[in-house]
Amino acid sequence: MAELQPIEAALAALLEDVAPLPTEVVSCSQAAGRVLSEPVLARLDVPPFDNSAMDGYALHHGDAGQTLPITQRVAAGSGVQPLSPASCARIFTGGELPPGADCVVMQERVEKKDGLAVIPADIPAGDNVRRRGRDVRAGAPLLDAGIHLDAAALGHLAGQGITEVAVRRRPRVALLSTGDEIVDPGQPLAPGQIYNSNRPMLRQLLERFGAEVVLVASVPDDPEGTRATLSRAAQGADVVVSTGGVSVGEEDHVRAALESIGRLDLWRLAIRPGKPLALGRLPGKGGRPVRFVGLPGNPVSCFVGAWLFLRPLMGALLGCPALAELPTLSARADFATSTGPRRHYMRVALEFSEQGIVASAFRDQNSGVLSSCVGADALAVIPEQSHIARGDALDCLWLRVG
Ligand SMILES: Nc1nc2c(c(=O)[nH]1)N[C@H]1C(S)=C(S)[C@@H](COP(=O)(O)OP(=O)(O)OC[C@H]3O[C@@H](n4cnc5c(N)ncnc54)[C@H](O)[C@@H]3O)O[C@H]1N2
Ligand code: MOO
Repeated sequence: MAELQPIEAALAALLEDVAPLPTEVVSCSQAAGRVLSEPVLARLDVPPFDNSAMDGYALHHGDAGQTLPITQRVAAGSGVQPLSPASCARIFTGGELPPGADCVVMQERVEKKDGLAVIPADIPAGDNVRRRGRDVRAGAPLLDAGIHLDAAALGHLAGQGITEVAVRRRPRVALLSTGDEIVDPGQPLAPGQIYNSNRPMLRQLLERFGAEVVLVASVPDDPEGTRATLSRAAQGADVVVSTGGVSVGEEDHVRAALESIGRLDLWRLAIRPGKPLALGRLPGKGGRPVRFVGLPGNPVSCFVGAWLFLRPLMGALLGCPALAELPTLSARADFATSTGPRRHYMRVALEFSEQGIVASAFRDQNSGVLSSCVGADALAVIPEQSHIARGDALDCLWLRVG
């Protein structure tokens, strides 16, 4: 029986020689959640002209403290004239500053008298003015390659009038379920059967990690059927993920199939849950090696395995460092626990309080108990051969994307 491998060795084996996928150009309206493959430079200054940050009056700061005629009205989007000397302009938020004006007084501070504006004294130059190029300078870097196009990034692109961007092609994933006892929701359950929890859970996680699930299939519990399904799945995919069938039982055919048609890189990890996880490669189209991740069947092992392995793999394929690394934070345990030779990834809820962050463990941490993942905020990492007392500091892998 193979020795239990450390997770670091497994990640190194999984990510060895993984290169980012090719680029494709997509419309910005379709680019949400995609990963930028090339840096974007700013085309325009933002804002493109000096403008008012307030509804009020624009003037030259040297005229502050005087009562001034109002010689023009500037709404956002309207044209401007040079400001007549010793006068002010009625101006609204976003309105272009007239040449000759260098500050804006908000209207609450201005009294109107006989159609003139009584301006308070000591208004510094630049007050309430949003300078041209304050946010972005034309030609400067706007967005770096490898970032996730989130809401703010999409807004930033639109602010430049940009309509298309170069992004990484989504990793194509084939998602296989093993187990003759596994039935899709919507079908009746025969005795001994259970519904397929792993498929929708992994599909959603993979999509959150930026992948496109191009095939879902069930693998028959026999050696020939397993080899045929794995082979077929590798043809149209960058990654094949399977669930179940990687342990030592007589019905566990995945590892043997992998060894016969592809290559087993590593099997059995010193982690809990997820011990029988298998990593390897399958021959894809034209013999191209396709990564294979064989997750154990227990739903919690799949959930944890997806965060620990599928997320970094998608991050590497997408050239996205923020996805490749799970954000870590430190929290105080509100429980006690001990580990043996396997590092334990406990599902915890986090409470952010004035005293710091507190991690509460879900009551039943068995790898078949999926309710321990519902609403989990983080995986608390309990090192192998350790004892954790209530109040000890824990490293927690935060289950959030972006
Ligand atoms: N003699 C040993 N038995 C087991 C060992 C061991 O070291 N020696 N390891 C145990 C551990 S730890 C795990 S984890 C499981 C994983 O085994 P498999 O990957 O072969 O998974 P299966 O046996 O196919 O399934 C395990 C469990 O999960 C249920 N399952 C499978 N697929 C789904 C699905 N899509 N949705 C919901 N539930 C699913 C399946 O019915 C089983 O109950 O092996 C232990 N055994
Ligand atoms: O390694 Mo298994 O995933 O604990 O049940």
